[in-house]
Amino acid sequence: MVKAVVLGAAGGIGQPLSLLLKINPDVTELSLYDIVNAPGVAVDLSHIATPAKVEGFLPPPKDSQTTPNEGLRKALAGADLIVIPAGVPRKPGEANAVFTTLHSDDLFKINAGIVRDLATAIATTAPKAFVLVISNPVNSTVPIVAEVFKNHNVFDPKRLFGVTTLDVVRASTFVAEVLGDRSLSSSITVPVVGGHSGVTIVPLLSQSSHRLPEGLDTSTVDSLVNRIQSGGDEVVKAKDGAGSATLSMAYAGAEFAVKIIRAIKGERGIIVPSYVNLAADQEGGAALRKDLGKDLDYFSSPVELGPNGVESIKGLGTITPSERALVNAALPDLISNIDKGVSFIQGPKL
Ligand SMILES: NC(=O)c1ccc[n+]([C@@H]2O[C@H](COP(=O)([O-])OP(=O)(O)OC[C@H]3O[C@@H](n4cnc5c(N)ncnc54)[C@H](O)[C@@H]3O)[C@@H](O)[C@H]2O)c1
Ligand SMILES: O=C(O)C[C@H](O)C(=O)O
Repeated sequence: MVKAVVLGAAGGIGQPLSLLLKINPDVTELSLYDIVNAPGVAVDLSHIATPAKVEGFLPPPKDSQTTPNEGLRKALAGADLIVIPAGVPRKPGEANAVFTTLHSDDLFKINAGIVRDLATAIATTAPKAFVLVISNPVNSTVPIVAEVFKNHNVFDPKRLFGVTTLDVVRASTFVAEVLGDRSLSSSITVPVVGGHSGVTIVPLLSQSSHRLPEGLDTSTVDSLVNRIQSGGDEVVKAKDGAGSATLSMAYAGAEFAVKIIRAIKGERGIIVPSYVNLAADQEGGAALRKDLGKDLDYFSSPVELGPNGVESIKGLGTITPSERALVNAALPDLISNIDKGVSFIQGPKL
């Protein structure tokens, strides 16, 4: 019995992600919440002949006197797994770094506010659920959720995940293209570490399950790294004003959610990159901090999942000097993104 909840379920990611969760036989209940259209999406999905009971919820009408958000509370009640793709996507012309240093503060504040409010409702209604954050900027929205949970004394770092799976999926696809064999793409695994925007995305190509050809020239490797780091830009440009990645993100979000569901159901040995709070595994987190030479609280690295969430943080393993340079280049942005998320809730550091 698994109850999954999608917050932002009527959106570009939310709808196909909800579809993929609906067709997962392990999901027995699927609750969809959005500020628009969620009941319609739910009725549509409910006709699919799979076990999950689907319901859709809205907030109370704006002019209503009901202050508590009953729709959100009902959606969240009894949740095992909550996926959050609620928020505004970026537009062309806003560089990939929009979600980092150059990001228009307005867009940051909108998404940060949405995520803060949803996290507050989760803290009071479903504090034990696994929370998977898709809303950008992930490097900051995950710390925002954590700080809200800390304020409510319900923070369990083992249960909070920033979804960086799209970077991992892109790495598999693009490596298969370089290898000239697309049929390999679903079996190729490449750990992608750091964070989820621009230079904070660090693919560890030396640890790819399928080795790149010996002697591949540096410029091909550099372009591959660059393409993985700017995969989001490629989609935003191609969509030309109609938003950012939705279908590939729904695929990636469902892939990650399914791994969490398998772990909840007791499967062992699932290792997957995710952006987590390093307190999720004191020992692994301390070792990773030491390796990074920085005292940061969040980093995406392969983590082993278990029924209680993060079982262990695996760290970077052996990496090449050029990968070390990429990791080092990621750290300043990552640290400032984390600070930005924390300060959004706790106020600026004195
Ligand atoms: N982590 C990743 O790899 C990744 C990949 C792609 C997109 N994203 C991010 O995901 C987010 C959503 O992207 P999208 O393309 O689906 O956008 P979208 O605009 O198509 O959908 C967002 C949905 O969120 C809903 N929403 C807004 N405020 C809400 C609230 N307070 N409560 C519930 N729902 C609310 C909207 O009504 C809309 O249906 C963006 O922040 C985008 O940058 C992340
Ligand atoms: O890049 C974006 O704005 C969306 C998303 O984070 C992506 O990686 O496609």
